[in-house]
Amino acid sequence: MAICTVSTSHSLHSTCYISAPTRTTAHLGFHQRQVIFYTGGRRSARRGGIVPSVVTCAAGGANTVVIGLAADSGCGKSTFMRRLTSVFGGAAEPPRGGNPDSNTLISDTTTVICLDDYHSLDRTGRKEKGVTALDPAANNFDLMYEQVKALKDGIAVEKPIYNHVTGLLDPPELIKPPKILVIEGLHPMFDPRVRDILDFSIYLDISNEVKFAWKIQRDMAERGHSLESIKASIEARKPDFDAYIDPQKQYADAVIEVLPTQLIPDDNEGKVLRVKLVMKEGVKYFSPVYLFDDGSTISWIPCGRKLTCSYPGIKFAYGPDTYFGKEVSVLEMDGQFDRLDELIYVESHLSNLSTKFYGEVTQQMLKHADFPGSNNGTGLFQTIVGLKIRDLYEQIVAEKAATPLEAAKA
Ligand SMILES: Nc1ncnc2c1ncn2[C@@H]1O[C@H](COP(=O)(O)OP(=O)(O)OP(=O)(O)O)[C@@H](O)[C@H]1O
Ligand SMILES: O=C(CO)[C@H](O)[C@H](O)COP(=O)(O)O
Repeated sequence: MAICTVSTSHSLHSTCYISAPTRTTAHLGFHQRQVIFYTGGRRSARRGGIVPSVVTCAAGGANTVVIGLAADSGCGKSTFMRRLTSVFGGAAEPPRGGNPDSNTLISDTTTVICLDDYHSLDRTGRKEKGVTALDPAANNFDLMYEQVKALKDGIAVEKPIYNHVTGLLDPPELIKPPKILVIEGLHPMFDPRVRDILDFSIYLDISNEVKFAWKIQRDMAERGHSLESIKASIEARKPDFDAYIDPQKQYADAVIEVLPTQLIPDDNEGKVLRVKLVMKEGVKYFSPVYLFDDGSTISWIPCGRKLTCSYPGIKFAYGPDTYFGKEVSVLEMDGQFDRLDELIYVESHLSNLSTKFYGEVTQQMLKHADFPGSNNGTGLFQTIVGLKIRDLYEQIVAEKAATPLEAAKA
């Protein structure tokens, strides 16, 4: 018989006030029960109070694999998410019939939630208190922990929504436990309680020069911001970025570092990128990718008969290193591809990719050739990390399936 515990908290929004007795219901599957409890908060209470919610929980302990993706705003999290969900197949969409400004994306296998939804202060509140969204004081980590833990344990939650259009905290949305939960945003590895329940974590480390170029391109073209206001916003966020966001990279199992190229002396255009994939050794269910020979130090210029390269060319590097005192393997690509179909040549020299067939990396990259970064190491390494996450998920599922069998044998 399943035992479900619904934790309650008394945060400002989406608070569970009362937990009612449990009851089993016929329409639920074997080993599932339904718990009726009541949520309400500042907003719903103002509108007349307590809102009943239904939470379904599954028996047998942890079901959901939880992945954390940390990065500053405008650093490619959404693009990465699109590549990741594509590896699992099916389209990722906002919850059907829900808030049109929801930040959540749901596909058959994955649910991606944006941690901006745990802002405890809305835009006006932050302005009044003089804090940025990066400041822990503007975020509700207790609720984040409770809800991510509940989802990992197979319990649905009523997650708040931060509305980026209005800058307000909207009424919550129901999130059911998926097979894979991705928590993406500013602080997935900030709170030790949340960090400890992640099955795998990734940090997108975009150097200041590149971040600036991307933000200008997007915020000027798509959001109508002026160059001055973009510069001012980056400067205003920098101290909090350095204090609260950047330090999380030491906890990541994989870091994708994006730097200016070294192939063009004193490059200031920022179009050609040097990208490093830093992969921690000894992480359960994750074995790093390598180039030619596991553990050797390699420098490789693939341009020539099999790979078309225009100026400034392409250079790969691979080798062991240390990162925040931990042993890592680092794969690096500087430059960009001229012809994406020729990527198969590079793919055939990489090992431990966790592909299901020869050429799967190239196929994924060609499928999303229009995504930003598809001609360089950002797209390549995001795709590789996506495949490694699929592999990690499959290993966890296989291990769980084998466990009762092993226990019965003993
Ligand atoms: N690999 C890349 N190469 C070039 N430009 C990129 C790359 N990734 C992202 N960008 C640029 O950065 C912008 C932001 O990307 P994206 O929306 O994926 O970031 P985000 O971290 O989800 O942003 P936010 O948190 O602000 O929603 C894109 O519009 C694009 O211009
Ligand atoms: O750093 C951010 C994460 O995306 C945003 O700036 C933060 O969520 C605040 O959002 P907005 O600018 O819409 O008020």
